[in-house]
Amino acid sequence: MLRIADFKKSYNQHPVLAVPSLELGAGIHWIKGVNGSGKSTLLKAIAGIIDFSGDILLDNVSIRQQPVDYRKKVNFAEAEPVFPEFLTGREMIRLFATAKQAPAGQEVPYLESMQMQSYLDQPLGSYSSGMLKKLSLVLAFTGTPRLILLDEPLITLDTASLDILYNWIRERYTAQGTSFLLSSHQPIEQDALVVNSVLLTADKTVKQLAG
Ligand SMILES: Nc1ncnc2c1ncn2[C@@H]1O[C@H](COP(=O)(O)OP(=O)(O)OP(=O)(O)O)[C@@H](O)[C@H]1O
Repeated sequence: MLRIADFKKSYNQHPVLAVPSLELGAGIHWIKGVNGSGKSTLLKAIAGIIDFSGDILLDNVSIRQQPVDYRKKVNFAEAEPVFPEFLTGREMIRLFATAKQAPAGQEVPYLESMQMQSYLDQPLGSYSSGMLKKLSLVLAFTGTPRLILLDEPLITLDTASLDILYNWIRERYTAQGTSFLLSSHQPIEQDALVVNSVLLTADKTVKQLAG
């Protein structure tokens, strides 16, 4: 599903991450690593929103050779999402649904399960961090991506919302075969999600772990 080759990323000539080779099959994958180990950097590179050297392929589509086709296959939710404050949640969802050519009404079950309807028409500047996080997750599930990247999906979510998110992930993977790459400091419930793990180590390289 995902193949990374000769990946290197530096900020201001300072190397922060190197991934000589990594292959992940279809599934739910969890990136582990301490603060600063490069989790967000790796996810942003896979999302196609930061530059890097090397190549990343999704279902054999290369971000270098076919950048538009590649980006259609991947959705990304940032760790701490920032949206235009003057738009409402509903407008933001409409924007994403159009851009991602989402099936009509796709967002409804997501909004209902997280009980978001009551504030959907309020401007995003009035949202709490948890409300913004839920919106960013709904947006990440919009359309029909092959891979959904969720950077720190657990932060700012309450326990009930966390269980709902686990259900979304499980259902999407089972029903549509959508793969997931999640990053977290907290252990993800092994019972709730069958996950494979990738560890970003202190020497700025990666190791694949079982379970
Ligand atoms: N825009 C940037 N400019 C310069 N350095 C950066 C930038 N973004 C990240 N870094 C550096 O790259 C390294 C990896 O950061 P990254 O945010 O990817 O780690 P992380 O594992 O996601 O961390 P955290 O768990 O704290 O979110 C860190 O040393 C960080 O200081």
